[in-house]
Amino acid sequence: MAIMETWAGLGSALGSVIFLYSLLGKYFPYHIDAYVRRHTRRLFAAVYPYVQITVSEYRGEWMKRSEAYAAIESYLASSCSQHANKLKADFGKDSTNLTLSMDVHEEVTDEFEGVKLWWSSHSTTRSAPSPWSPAPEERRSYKLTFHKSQRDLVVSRYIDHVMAEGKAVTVRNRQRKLFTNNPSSKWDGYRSKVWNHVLFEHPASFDTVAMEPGKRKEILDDLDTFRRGKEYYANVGKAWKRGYLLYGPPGTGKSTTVAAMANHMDYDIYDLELTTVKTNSDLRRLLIETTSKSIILIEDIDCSLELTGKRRQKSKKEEEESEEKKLPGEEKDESSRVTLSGLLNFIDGLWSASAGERLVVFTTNHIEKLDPALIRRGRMDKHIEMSYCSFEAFKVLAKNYLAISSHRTFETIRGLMEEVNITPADVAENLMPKSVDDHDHDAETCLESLIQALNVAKEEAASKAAAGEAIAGKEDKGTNVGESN
Ligand SMILES: Nc1ncnc2c1ncn2[C@@H]1O[C@H](COP(=O)(O)OP(=O)(O)OP(=O)(O)O)[C@@H](O)[C@H]1O
Ligand SMILES: [Mg+2]
Repeated sequence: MAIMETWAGLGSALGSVIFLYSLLGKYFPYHIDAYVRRHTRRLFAAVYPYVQITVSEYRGEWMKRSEAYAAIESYLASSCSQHANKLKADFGKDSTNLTLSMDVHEEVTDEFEGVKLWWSSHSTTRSAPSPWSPAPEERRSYKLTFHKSQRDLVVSRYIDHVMAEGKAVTVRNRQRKLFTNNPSSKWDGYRSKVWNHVLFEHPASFDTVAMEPGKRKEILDDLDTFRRGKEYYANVGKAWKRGYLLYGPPGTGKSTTVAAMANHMDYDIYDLELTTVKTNSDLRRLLIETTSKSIILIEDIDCSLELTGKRRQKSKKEEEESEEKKLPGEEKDESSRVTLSGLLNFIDGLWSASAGERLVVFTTNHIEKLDPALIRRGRMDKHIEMSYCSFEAFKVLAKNYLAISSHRTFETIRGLMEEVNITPADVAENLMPKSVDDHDHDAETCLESLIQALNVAKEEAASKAAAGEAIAGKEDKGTNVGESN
């Protein structure tokens, strides 16, 4: 930084000369004055041959945190922090790994392809913009200073290098997060938090999710292709996103699969609870605040909203009735509410404008209830059925829970599983120890209890079928009687 300081000194000396001249300038004839002024400017440019670039922390609409700022922060923390005297400490996962970053008003030197560049960090505090604002605003920024002869190098290569390296460091160090949205009603002010987060530490992986090996491979291949597809998506002019729809009965592992997907991809999860989002513009704001490399998850989409019902044309009578029920002053049209078309517009439109990889995952227990517009290919690119536990899936669970890959009871279990439906959740339940001091917990007991559960389910199914037949028989008879009359 010594060179910078020398230049700064020179700059201020020059400043004094210019100030003196401006005092005495009125005593010089006009043409001399103009000449001197022109040349001082040139001289100043010649003796202060540096260019500065400033990157602020917040920018644009909704004061979104600048990704460039975050990348520079990580880059400087990893590449240059050893040269800085004042550092800021952040404790990472489990308060074990400490990350150091540059404190405000600190300067560091970086070197790139043999060229020296200087970074400094700044902070200005503005008094609260309005009396009801909670606190004065702090505006942080980084300033990059370099010699003007290096402008091309900086613009064409160095900035890209900083961004790429910074993002890579962020991914390496980051603790993944599970975000949940705050209800719209709790937002106050334009900088309020719309998402809350906790650390995402779900242990699920594709090795532990019980599913057909073929299906597992298909999903993994699809995810890996997506991850490598940046250029492909850019070439075909599509936003880098992919939609998944996981459907199936409760307890078949939909939520577990989403966690495994997040772990496989190293993504954050944004668990979007649509019922607490009031309007389409609130939804838009929530989605804008999501970062790249994330899964946007909407669970139980059929229950989240009357998404299907909204499109159904209300009969005239129904409409009149609902108008009557409204209180005076209550909004007449529902156009401001979150709607299916609003949701579809965001899925299609929003991310085409912003770069970055995102998976959109919907889960449902009732695929048949969903509007076909919501799940057509292109929106939901991949439909994955999560079904009852097959024997192959059971083997995965037996391996995870009991650490066995074969047992004399396996054949019986295979036979029973072909006859009755049991969810992986129920299988897992049977394979777990029943209490902390369950000393007899061993493979044998667990498998026996599973067989028992399967037998009970089989009996239930049989008695249900018998009852069903009896009712059907009665109805048949009824019809017959009716017909004969
Ligand atoms: N395929 C599976 N592989 C491994 N474990 C499973 C699987 N399916 C269910 N489980 C176990 O059962 C529990 C419930 O599963 P999960 O929450 O993933 O089901 P779900 O399909 O999301 O159900 P819901 O429709 O009720 O939300 C999990 O804690 C998990 O341990
Ligand atoms: Mg679930």
